[in-house]
Amino acid sequence: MVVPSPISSTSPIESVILGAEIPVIDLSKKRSQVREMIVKASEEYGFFKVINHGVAKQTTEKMEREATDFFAKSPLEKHKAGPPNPLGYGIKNIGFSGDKGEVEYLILHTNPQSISQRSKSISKDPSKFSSAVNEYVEAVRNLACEILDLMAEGLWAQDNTVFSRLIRDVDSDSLIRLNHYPSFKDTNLDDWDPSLPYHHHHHLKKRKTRIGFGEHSDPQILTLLRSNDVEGLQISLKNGAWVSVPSDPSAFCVNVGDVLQAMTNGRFISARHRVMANSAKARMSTMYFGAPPLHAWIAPLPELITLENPPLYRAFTWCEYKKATYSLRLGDGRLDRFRAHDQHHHHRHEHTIVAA
Ligand SMILES: C=C1C[C@]23C[C@@]1(O)CC[C@H]2[C@@]12CC[C@H](O)[C@@](C)(C(=O)O1)[C@H]2[C@@H]3C(=O)O
Ligand SMILES: O=C(O)CCC(=O)C(=O)O
Ligand SMILES: [Fe+2]
Repeated sequence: MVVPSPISSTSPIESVILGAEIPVIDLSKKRSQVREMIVKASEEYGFFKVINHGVAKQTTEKMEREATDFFAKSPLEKHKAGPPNPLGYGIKNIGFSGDKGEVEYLILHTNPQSISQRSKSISKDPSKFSSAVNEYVEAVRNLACEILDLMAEGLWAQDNTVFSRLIRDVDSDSLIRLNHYPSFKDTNLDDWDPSLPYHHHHHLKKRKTRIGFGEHSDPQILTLLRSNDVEGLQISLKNGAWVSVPSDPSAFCVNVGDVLQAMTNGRFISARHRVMANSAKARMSTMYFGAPPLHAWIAPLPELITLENPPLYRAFTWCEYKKATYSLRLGDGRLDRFRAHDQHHHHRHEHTIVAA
């Protein structure tokens, strides 16, 4: 099922595609159909929206209330949960390589001990905060595993849990990220001069269109994103056009990460995306980044390797990939550094054996 996204305004960088389509997958439909749609969407976009996903509304609402309470605190209070190392509270600065965005955020590890420890500097009621996050993590992890099992089935992998077991592992390095993009009004009041005619404001507003979170792909296996009713998320298509994703608080956006692109030997694409922060209302989003344990080995699935499709990527550990990620800029294509270099040679060699 595919629905058109609404016509979007012009972004400062490139024009956003008009009436583009984003796949919406109803998880309550027949399993055989669902897995086919998921595979197709992951190959074409690396991105899709899921509805009837089974995550209780009260679980997401409880999480969002905690996030709202935290971001409403004074800067002094919030800084007690920072600086992001990379876990913790951060504002404007993203990562360690000089990237910036119109965003403040909280990054947490999904490990319950880590959440419990961190919550002391985040909330006046740490056990309430911890339990809201733990409940949310459990729900989204289950949803992510369900989607990963459907992907494995759809790819005819020998073991349907080949992806999900990485994020089910107690040592999984999965993260929760809460992002808060202040409203355009809040941060740009000074730019509005009521003595100037409307078209001037219009121009000003366009010029002031801001990047909330710059273009990038997510390094992990799979991302589940949920936001309030404020849009801003855009995804990049294979042809380079940007598509605005309409906001839908009741749905989850699913994003293929770099690790899943590597494990599927490039069949699934890790979607490039960004967030524009131009709304009159503040955007709040919650991401679950499903990641492998640090010492897990990542390599293309043998089932997806053939003579025509030799391995595109070399084997690497998540630890190694994560290190590379943090040494690079937000928008850098890090997976390129893990390409198998002897592709051509390997291919010829196999031909020789087959022919012998
Ligand atoms: C600039 C950076 C921030 C980031 C680590 C990096 O060096 C490059 C990838 C960024 C990213 C994007 C997806 C997630 O939001 C994130 C937590 C991740 O795993 O990779 C962030 C990193 C971050 O903000 O710490
Ligand atoms: O805040 C959002 O909606 C998306 C942010 C994002 O892509 C990220 O944190 O990796
Ligand atoms: Fe992202």
